[in-house]
Amino acid sequence: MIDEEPTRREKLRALWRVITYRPRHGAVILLLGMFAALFEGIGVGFLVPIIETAQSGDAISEEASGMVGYFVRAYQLLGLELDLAMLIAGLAAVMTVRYGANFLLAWIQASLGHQYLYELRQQSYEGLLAADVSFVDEQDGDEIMNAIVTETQQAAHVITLLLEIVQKCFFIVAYLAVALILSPALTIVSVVILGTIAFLSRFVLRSGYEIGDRVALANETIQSQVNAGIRGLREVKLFNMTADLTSEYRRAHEDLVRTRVKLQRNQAALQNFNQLFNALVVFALIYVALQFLSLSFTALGVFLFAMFRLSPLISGLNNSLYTLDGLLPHLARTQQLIDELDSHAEPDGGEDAPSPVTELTLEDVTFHYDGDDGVTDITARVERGETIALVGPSGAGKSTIISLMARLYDPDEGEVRANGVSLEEIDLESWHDRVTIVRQDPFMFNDTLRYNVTVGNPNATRAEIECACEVSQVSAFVDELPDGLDTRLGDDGVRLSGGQRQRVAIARALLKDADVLLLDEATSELDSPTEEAIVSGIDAMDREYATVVIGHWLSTVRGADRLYTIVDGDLVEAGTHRELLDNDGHYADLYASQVESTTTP
Ligand SMILES: Nc1ncnc2c1ncn2[C@@H]1O[C@H](COP(=O)(O)OP(=O)(O)OP(=O)(O)O)[C@@H](O)[C@H]1O
Repeated sequence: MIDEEPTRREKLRALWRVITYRPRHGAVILLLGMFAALFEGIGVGFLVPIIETAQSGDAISEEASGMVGYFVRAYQLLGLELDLAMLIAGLAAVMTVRYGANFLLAWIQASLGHQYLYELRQQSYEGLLAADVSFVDEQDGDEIMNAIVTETQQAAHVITLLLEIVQKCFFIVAYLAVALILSPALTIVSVVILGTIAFLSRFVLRSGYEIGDRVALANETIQSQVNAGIRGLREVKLFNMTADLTSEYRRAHEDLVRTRVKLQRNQAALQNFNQLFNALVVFALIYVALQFLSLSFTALGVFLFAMFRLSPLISGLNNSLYTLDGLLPHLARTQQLIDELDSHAEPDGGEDAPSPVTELTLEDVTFHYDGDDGVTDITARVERGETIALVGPSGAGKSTIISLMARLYDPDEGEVRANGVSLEEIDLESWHDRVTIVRQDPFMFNDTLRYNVTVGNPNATRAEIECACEVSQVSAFVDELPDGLDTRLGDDGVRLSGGQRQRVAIARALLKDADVLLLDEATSELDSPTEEAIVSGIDAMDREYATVVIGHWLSTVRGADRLYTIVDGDLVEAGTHRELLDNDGHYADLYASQVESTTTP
């Protein structure tokens, strides 16, 4: 999804979005930056009348011209005496304003940078949760995780860096203005030489963008290896994958280290060699000024001071531009991710779901995943109080049908209807309130058992929780847990067995106030007595569900009101257990093979 290298246009668009983020804050920062630079320039300019007054011991003539002339006129305008004490007081006042502005600037800048990071993370995370499931399924999870957690952090640096660049430009202008007033000819010569050095040095180094891109990819690999280490720890150990994973992890890290060092080495080279060349240029300028120009020592001293301050600013600007280049892939990737997720947002709005749902139908429904797998032309129905079962070989499309009923996907053709209303006309959240699902491998949140059971109904009463735990047979093991319902289950319920996780998922589903109960191999890891206890517990509840069951073992679904046999995405037969056996088709074959396998010693 976010593999392709962003085009120049995308990069510029990404930058534009940063520039237009909180324009009012941006404007305040720019104004403060200009203010700080202006006062810095005035502060440096102050050195000229101060040194001259200190040297001569006399008051400055009112006829003075050039830099000193500006101060004479400014002091006259303010009605102030132009002596050494007042000049130093003036310098102190200017510096107070300059550093005060700088402090405010740093404060607002930090807050803007952090808010931008928060906003990027929020947008991408909300986009992920709002995106349609089929789109997210097709993506690389590690890539999404890396984009949200790591890439956003790098991307958010762009905003602070841009502000730094603008401020550096203001300061460069301020110093150049001082230098220009002191000696226009020397300034032009220095700008041409310093600018050329800065420009040329950019070409000597490998593109910061390219390096930044490699950092992003290395980060992604590291995240993916860590994820495999945590989530797949058992497989990693049992399949002796430790060495492979470690070496892949090491390789990605080495790449990261190498690339980061290269990036910082290039930055340091830019900074230091620029400064060295700039210093050499300034020495040459001293020679030229002394030999060929009639500059006073004071003017020359202040000019050189301005040049020495200017030089690190130019190399810093160069460095910042190089770093910006390296951060652009992160920004562009993050914005691509946000856009992609936004463009695949689930539909919003629609009418409220009927309540209660008395009938759910699939009418000639066809749905295909990105490849060609899926289901074709399925027509089925389930009414309130009924149980239907979907049977068929592995990979036939049974779970896909359940996902279509839950509206995790929308059909490519045909309709899924609740009480005759197409699900596409119903508000999605409102539909999800009416449906409850237990999947074969349910996800457990890294929280307490109570949290996991009540996620669909956080306000459930104690009696309701106890009832759901009783029916789902959670109560059979809850007392063995160290803190009962308040035991933390660990990452993805690592403290529970497969069967216990399924029971928690059933309790969670039953606690929700829903009308349609979808059980996708919900009891596949339970022993028969536990499974039977759960089924009869659900039957005895005073809630009437329209129930859809997928059961691997046909013995668990033979009592259903209707069975639908799915083969290769097609509905091949429908009827009761008896009718399908009499039909002597796929179901009869499946049933016969299972009976045989359980009776063969
Ligand atoms: N998210 C997905 N993206 C792409 N293809 C998928 C996805 N989910 C399932 N498929 C494919 O669609 C087909 C139907 O899968 P489905 O899970 O619906 O079958 P099933 O009958 O429930 O199988 P099982 O009994 O093994 O759970 C399979 O070929 C599967 O590989």
